[in-house]
Amino acid sequence: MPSPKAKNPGRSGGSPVLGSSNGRYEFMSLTKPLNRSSPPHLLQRQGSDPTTARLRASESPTRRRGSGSSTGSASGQGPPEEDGIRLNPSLIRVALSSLLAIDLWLSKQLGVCACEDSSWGSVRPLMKLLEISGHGIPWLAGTAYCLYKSDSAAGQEVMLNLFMGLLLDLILVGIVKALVRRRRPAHNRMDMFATFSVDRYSFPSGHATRAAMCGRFLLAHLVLAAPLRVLVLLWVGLVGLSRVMLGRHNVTDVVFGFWMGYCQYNLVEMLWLSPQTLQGLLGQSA
Ligand SMILES: CC(C)=CCC/C(C)=C/COP(=O)(O)O
Repeated sequence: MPSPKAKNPGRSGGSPVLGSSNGRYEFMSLTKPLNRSSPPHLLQRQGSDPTTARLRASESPTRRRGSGSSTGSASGQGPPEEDGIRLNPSLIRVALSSLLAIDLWLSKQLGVCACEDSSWGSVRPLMKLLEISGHGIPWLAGTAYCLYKSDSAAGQEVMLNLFMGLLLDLILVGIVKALVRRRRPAHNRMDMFATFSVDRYSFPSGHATRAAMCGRFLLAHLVLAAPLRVLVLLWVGLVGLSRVMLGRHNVTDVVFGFWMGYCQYNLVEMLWLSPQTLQGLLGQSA
């Protein structure tokens, strides 16, 4: 018995769909056009299939007119290609809007410290403490202080690179926030201290990017005992969770923020300023 592939030579790729004609099943591609050598019964099936018919009905009149005939595939401009192009983006759109709906619903459920009279309002001060612990100002000020106080070249090098990483984080998060412009959740009370104008937007969470980047930085460059390493990881996670519990962010803002911060650390490593690089830079400017 011939294999289903052998029935329709010259085509590959795309998702296989079983089509039946005279009780026999064939493989058809949803994404590739049928070529001229397609068996006539397959071409006929495109017109009779209810899904295809529905999709074709939603075609714009211009495109319908442009195809020249109702069985456009016969002229080489087959609907299967159009269907493939139309179907996939709409599937992606449906998937994205479902994800967005779940995100909004989950974020609202988790925003239990959004104000004092929320269900977990009594935990709000603790969440705000976590917010301060991940804010840019204490991190920049603390790093600058350690850089100033450090009397070893190695310590200065590490602190200088952490400082550069923090600045890079502020710039990159600012750029993404300005491009995406996603509003903060409606239940958020905008009572954060020391913010930039882009901080009225929520995607991504600047606290999450900073926590992820600094967490990786501390684990890689400070010799820490195991319990302290666990504490660093716990702090990163709690900073992220507190953003959603305070109602500052949606879950996806924090998840993306963690990923972005993780990648930013790789960038810091790539752009690492060694004493030699610094000397070179200072020598050039002098
Ligand atoms: C003023 C400085 C130096 C930093 C601003 C830090 C800040 C308030 C970021 C916003 O974080 P979220 O996006 O997580 O709300």
